Amino acid sequence: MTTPYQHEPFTNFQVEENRRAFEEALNKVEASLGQDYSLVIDGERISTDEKLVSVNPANTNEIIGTVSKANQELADKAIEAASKAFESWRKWDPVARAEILFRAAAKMRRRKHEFSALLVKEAGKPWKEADADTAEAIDFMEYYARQMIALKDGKPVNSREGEINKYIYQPIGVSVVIPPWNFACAIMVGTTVAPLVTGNTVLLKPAEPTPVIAAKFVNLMEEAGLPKGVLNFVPGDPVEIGEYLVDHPKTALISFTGSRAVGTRIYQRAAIVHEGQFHLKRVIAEMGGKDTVVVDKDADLDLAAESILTSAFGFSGQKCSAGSRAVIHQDVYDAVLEKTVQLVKDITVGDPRFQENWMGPVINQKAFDKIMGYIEIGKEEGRLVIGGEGDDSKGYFIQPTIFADVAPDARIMQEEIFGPVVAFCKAKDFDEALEIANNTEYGLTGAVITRNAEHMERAKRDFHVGNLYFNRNCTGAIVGYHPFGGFKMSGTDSKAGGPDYLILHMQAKTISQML
Ligand SMILES: NC(=O)c1ccc[n+]([C@@H]2O[C@H](COP(=O)([O-])OP(=O)(O)OC[C@H]3O[C@@H](n4cnc5c(N)ncnc54)[C@H](O)[C@@H]3O)[C@@H](O)[C@H]2O)c1
Ligand SMILES: N[C@@H](CCC=O)C(=O)O
Repeated sequence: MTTPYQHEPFTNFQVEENRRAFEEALNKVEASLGQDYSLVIDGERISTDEKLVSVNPANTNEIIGTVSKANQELADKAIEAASKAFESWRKWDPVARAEILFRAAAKMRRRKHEFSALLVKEAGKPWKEADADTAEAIDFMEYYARQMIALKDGKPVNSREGEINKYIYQPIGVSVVIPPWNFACAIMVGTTVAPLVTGNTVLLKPAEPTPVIAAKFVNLMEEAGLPKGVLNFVPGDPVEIGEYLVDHPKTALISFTGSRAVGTRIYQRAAIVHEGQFHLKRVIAEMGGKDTVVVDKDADLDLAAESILTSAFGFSGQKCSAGSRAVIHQDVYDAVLEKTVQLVKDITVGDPRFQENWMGPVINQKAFDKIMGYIEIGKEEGRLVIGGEGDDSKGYFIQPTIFADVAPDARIMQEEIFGPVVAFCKAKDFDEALEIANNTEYGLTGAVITRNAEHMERAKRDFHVGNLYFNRNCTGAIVGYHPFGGFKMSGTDSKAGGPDYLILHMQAKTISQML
């Protein structure tokens, strides 16, 4: 009997004891930086000459670790290992598979600050964001373990005189997991344990900027009792290894989370049936967002400003859920803009190693250059109200930036910037605000700040996003409470952390037996 699922509580860093414990974890992580991590194939540690070098985005002189890169020969070896392991793993009692997740969750909980401290260093996450990332990873393990237990006997169907019918779920096969770097623990863990607990075997190809946290997780799963070959760790070049794994005829399921450009490419490639392939590949693709906070004329304006700030600048806007568009009723536009600017003035930007910094760096030079490029575009398309500066001399720091009076079809209103930049746009009424909110190719998250019950109902029906929030920010979905996934070009709406997610990793089988 398991206890009911509850999400992992966040750490209150105002409590001195917690603050001290986190400092200690940071010291411990810093003392172990620079280590080398191997590939893991069929339980064997394999070191190669070519390495991914993980760098602290807040201090580019600091190497977090080096991680061996797989080549295509090793990728083949990993696929073979996963295929072989599938034959026994698929027959495991689902409860025993779930127990491995419970054990892994308990182990991660005991080392929670260590994982979060590594996220501070490797992904540039401020303390609070890092703590939430690790908590979400624990949640995924706890939640999916319970979901598997609930699904282990399938779902009821009718039987009739002389015939017993059953409807059960079975695993699919070798799964390729390709996560992003921005929820380097949570999404990497969630997308890996879902195929595992459902009886599939996995090749995990981590994102290039954050391979060390993935290596630590693979070790943890082994400690929790995962048999050899069930989870294989194959970091490498995204095109050389990523596409090779996607194309491989033995790949049965691809779970991708990342940009629209890569997701659509994978979706297309996976549709091709290769020689020796006896199945259609299943693809889960969760992609980008261009998310909007809508502010109605009768809204609580302080709440509106806080919600815009949290949505736009939490983790430097590097969330698929980031509210990079604020669409505001004309009657309250100036007031909300002014209140938001006042709040932004208090944001501290700096090395997230130090608790006082609310916003850290962006992930790497490529991201820095892309975001600064959009800031230049923004200067043409709107009025720069605050921010606009960047400094990449030591790490990749960009000031929180607001552009006002931006047209609905402007590039900074349409394209995912994935940085601390928000565009303010005026709407003449609530209908127009919703129309503007919907006018992107994405449909991931959205928030509406309003006191108007009729407008709430209208937004529920007409605001075309996978995750809709009222009177709060549009980021921060919690496993088991806010199943997460988007419409339109934001992806396949898989709803991670929700009751329908695991089924996407299995095939349903109908069994009818005559008596
Ligand atoms: N919808 C969601 O749930 C969600 C969650 C987090 C991030 N995201 C999105 O992810 C993006 C940021 O993450 P990113 O920069 O890591 O995205 P990305 O698309 O550049 O990379 C994602 C993953 O794909 C791999 N990859 C890159 N090219 C590949 C290829 N040709 N074939 C196979 N694999 C390849 C990368 O190595 C990485 O592991 C943003 O667009 C963000 O909105 C979406
Ligand atoms: N699930 C996260 C976003 C993940 C994408 O980056 C949120 O709800 O903010």
